[in-house]
Amino acid sequence: MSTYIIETRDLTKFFGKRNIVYHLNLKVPKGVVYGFLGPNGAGKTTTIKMLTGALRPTYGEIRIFGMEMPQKRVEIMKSLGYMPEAPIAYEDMTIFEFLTYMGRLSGLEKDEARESAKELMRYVGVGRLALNKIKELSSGQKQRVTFAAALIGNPELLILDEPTANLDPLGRIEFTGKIVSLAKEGKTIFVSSHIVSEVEKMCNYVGLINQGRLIAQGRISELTGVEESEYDVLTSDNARALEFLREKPYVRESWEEEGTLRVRVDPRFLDEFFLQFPRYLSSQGIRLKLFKPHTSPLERILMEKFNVGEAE
Ligand SMILES: Nc1ncnc2c1ncn2[C@@H]1O[C@H](COP(=O)(O)OP(=O)(O)OP(=O)(O)O)[C@@H](O)[C@H]1O
Repeated sequence: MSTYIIETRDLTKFFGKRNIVYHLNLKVPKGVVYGFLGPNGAGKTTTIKMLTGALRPTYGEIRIFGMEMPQKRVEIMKSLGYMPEAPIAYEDMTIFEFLTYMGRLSGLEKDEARESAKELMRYVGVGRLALNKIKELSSGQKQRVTFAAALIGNPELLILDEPTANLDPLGRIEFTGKIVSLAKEGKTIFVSSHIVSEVEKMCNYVGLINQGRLIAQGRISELTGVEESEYDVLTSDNARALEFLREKPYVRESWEEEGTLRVRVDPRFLDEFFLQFPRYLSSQGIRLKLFKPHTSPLERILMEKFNVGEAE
């Protein structure tokens, strides 16, 4: 059980008689950005609390860096940064005091802790609020501070519970970029979310959870391997593009919807379509402005799998 950074076996949690997490077998390889994706109430936070030792499983095993959680919690936490969903408790501290204090708790010397607090405040974009009390911050600002706290000590593994929930759109884009660059440094990142587009942008691995059960898990590119057959297309001359599409026997349907062409292709002839359509456009001097599957591949998997889950 040690080829994975996080591995659980039959992880299960009951609250009273309610089964919240059921026989979860998570496998998180080193260096991936693992999106833990599921609807509200699926059991993501409960799972994360068990992974970080905040909650005891009813039964099942958890290994992080090959060590058992919660038995080896102190040792594991030295290399694990955790960003909880709930806001920070130390409401009367300033951001600077809070991050310095957290640095001290994680074993940094006083000067190191102060330096690291300053650096992290800049990194997460709250530098100018350094002397503001936590209780004076907006929920998005608090979330940035919690993210900074998770990064103290440069941990090898980050576990982030809905880290973008309170961020504005720009903050989300900025955050996604940070996750991607942290992954490039070789960190393993486990991040829960219920937003498919966000997971697609920052994760290369995914675990789908619904009603406490893991429905699918793996590298996103492998899970979504099947090619799509319905596309959104935008060109500089949609009318002529449509004329071409309507002549092709392998195009089952094509129509214009709010300025975008929708094309449904016979999946057996996708190669021809991919070859001939761009060739025709360029021969006619028509520019291709957009070409993408109509449904995002991960969304499609989610819909398929979750329907199966509900039918059981
Ligand atoms: N301490 C508790 N006692 C009883 N039930 C609980 C407790 N904590 C969570 N639950 C229930 O467990 C279920 C899963 O909750 P959890 O917070 O793990 O879901 P989640 O996937 O993180 O949802 P969200 O996306 O809304 O944060 C919910 O139905 C919730 O009501």
